[in-house]
Amino acid sequence: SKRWGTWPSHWKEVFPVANGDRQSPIDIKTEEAKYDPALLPISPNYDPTSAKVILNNGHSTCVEFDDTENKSVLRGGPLSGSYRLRQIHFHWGASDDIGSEHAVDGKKYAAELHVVHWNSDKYSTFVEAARQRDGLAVMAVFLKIGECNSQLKKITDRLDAIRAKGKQALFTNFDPSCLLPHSLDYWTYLGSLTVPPLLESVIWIILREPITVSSEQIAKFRSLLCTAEGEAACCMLRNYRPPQPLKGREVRRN
Ligand SMILES: CN[C@H]1CN(c2cccc(OC)c2)S(=O)(=O)c2sc(S(N)(=O)=O)cc21
Ligand SMILES: [Zn+2]
Repeated sequence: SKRWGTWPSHWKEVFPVANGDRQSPIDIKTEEAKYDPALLPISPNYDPTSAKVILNNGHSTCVEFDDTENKSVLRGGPLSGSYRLRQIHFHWGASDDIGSEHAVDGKKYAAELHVVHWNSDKYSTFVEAARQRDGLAVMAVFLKIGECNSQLKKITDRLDAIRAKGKQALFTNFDPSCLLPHSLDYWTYLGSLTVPPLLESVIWIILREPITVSSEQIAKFRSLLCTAEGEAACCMLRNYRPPQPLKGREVRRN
């Protein structure tokens, strides 16, 4: 919808980095992904009391975590050191056949979960880390349509309380590991934020196994508004950026 800030195609005018050499998302060509025996298993360790609020920021629904200390961190995988959990959010489309940001051999999933972390070993704040080439680590999980997901229900059941842009509600005692698939096998590549300011500071860790959610649960995301209370209501029908040029980057897999 027009209200999602500006259209992705116009971002190049405002954010020149949108034309950069390590933009995200990408279409993952599975045959070209290179197996790397040096890649460790990823090791998420989240404390459920880190969860603080669930909010509608006008272009997605986010759960924000207390990142003032190393209570919830991601280690291993392609990462050196520990990356502190900052927030999770989702991307979806106007129908179930599209919605994910990354694609796999041209296939798009109905939605995509992003678990955002920052390198608290090397940098003292999130904003400083977000400007560094190894500052952020985002773990992506694909959502495919099937049975209702009882864990995702903890989030979709709260969306009525945050329908309008700017609304937030208390949301604690939540460990985002409950939204991860059985297998933590992954692809990894160097990329960027997929929303403005599109900073090229993200080590992407894309889980190869999707989780299953129901069509009704994704429909609840679409009923969120990208407008504030009192403004003409506009539904948040889609919020995914299309795949960007790989520009010679390598995608590795464990
Ligand atoms: C959910 N909207 C974003 C919120 N954040 C944000 C917003 C503005 C500036 C900024 O950097 C200084 C960070 S964020 O870093 O938590 C991320 S990461 C991310 S994605 N899709 O690339 O994984 C989207 C967002
Ligand atoms: Zn995202």
